[in-house]
Amino acid sequence: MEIRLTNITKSFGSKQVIAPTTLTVESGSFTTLLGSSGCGKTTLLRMIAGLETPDTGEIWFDDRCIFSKEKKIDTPPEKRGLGFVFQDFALWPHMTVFENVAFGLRAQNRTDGLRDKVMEALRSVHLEELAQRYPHQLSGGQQQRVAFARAIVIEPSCILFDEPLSALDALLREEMRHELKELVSRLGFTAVFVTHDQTEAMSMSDKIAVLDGGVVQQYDTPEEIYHHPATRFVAHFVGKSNWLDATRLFRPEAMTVDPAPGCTEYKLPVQSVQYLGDCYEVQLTYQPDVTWMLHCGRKAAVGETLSVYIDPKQIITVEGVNGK
Ligand SMILES: Nc1ncnc2c1ncn2[C@@H]1O[C@H](COP(=O)(O)OP(=O)(O)OP(=O)(O)O)[C@@H](O)[C@H]1O
Repeated sequence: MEIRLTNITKSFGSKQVIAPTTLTVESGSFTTLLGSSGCGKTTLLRMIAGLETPDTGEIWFDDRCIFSKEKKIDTPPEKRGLGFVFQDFALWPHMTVFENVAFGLRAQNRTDGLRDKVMEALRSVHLEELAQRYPHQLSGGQQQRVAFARAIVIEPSCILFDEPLSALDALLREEMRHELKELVSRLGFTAVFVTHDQTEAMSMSDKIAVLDGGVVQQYDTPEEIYHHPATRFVAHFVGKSNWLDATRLFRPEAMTVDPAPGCTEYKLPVQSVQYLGDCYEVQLTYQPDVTWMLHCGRKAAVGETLSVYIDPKQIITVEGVNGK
């Protein structure tokens, strides 16, 4: 299902938290709203869900208008046909896995074939064996899968995820990233995913909307956002950026310690070194208040001067006016 927002705005009191926003989430795509805390991503998601009312604009699901201030249309959340997965999973502690998943169907009085539907949803997340357990008897990853099964059992046309992985530890989080993405694409859902984690956004999404201060700074594929950031904010927020001046930057992989023909050489002192396992992350002092990040195969010493080379083809110029 395609989701179209046109000129959506939202204020709380005198504070505008969503500036006029127009955005299309393509049918079957995995779209992420990415930004730091307070940038408005949850508010945007809640407006799609019908849990928050926009001040202006329209929301369309395919050719169905589900919200329009002007036309006085405001479809209630339960009639929007969406699945929701929250950060804290929001499972009922006193209900078994089976009953947690069945809850949405019972709430909608859809009890025909309920057992089969619930077991099918549990099967798709590989939890059919644990149907009679209670949430506290499950690991974090398993609870996350129950939350996902509960969202898909009602056969939604889209699933909304609000930071669904942030309660998990780092290893499990990475594992679940792959699993969720695989499940969503295998089952063919349109997904809107909220996160403040750029790695999560980059690795899972077909498209990312980068938000800052309620403004969508860029809406594009992860590759475009990384290689062609539209504003200084996007360049800062996504990936590591080494700044040459106010508008030009390059990513760490554009810089090497080996001379390469045609590359510009800089001799810079090493400020700090961190071991990452597959390489050393070296911070070089470019200017008194500007450092560059280099990924280097050998361990450099703090204070040592390194000759580094920048591939001019990999220098990015940002033109955006909404930068910081
Ligand atoms: N019901 C509300 N009443 C007043 N202000 C609100 C309300 N909901 C959100 N806000 C404010 O709106 C702004 C955006 O909040 P929102 O939750 O959308 O941000 P976010 O990007 O999802 O942040 P986080 O990652 O911390 O959840 C914040 O300044 C927040 O304090």
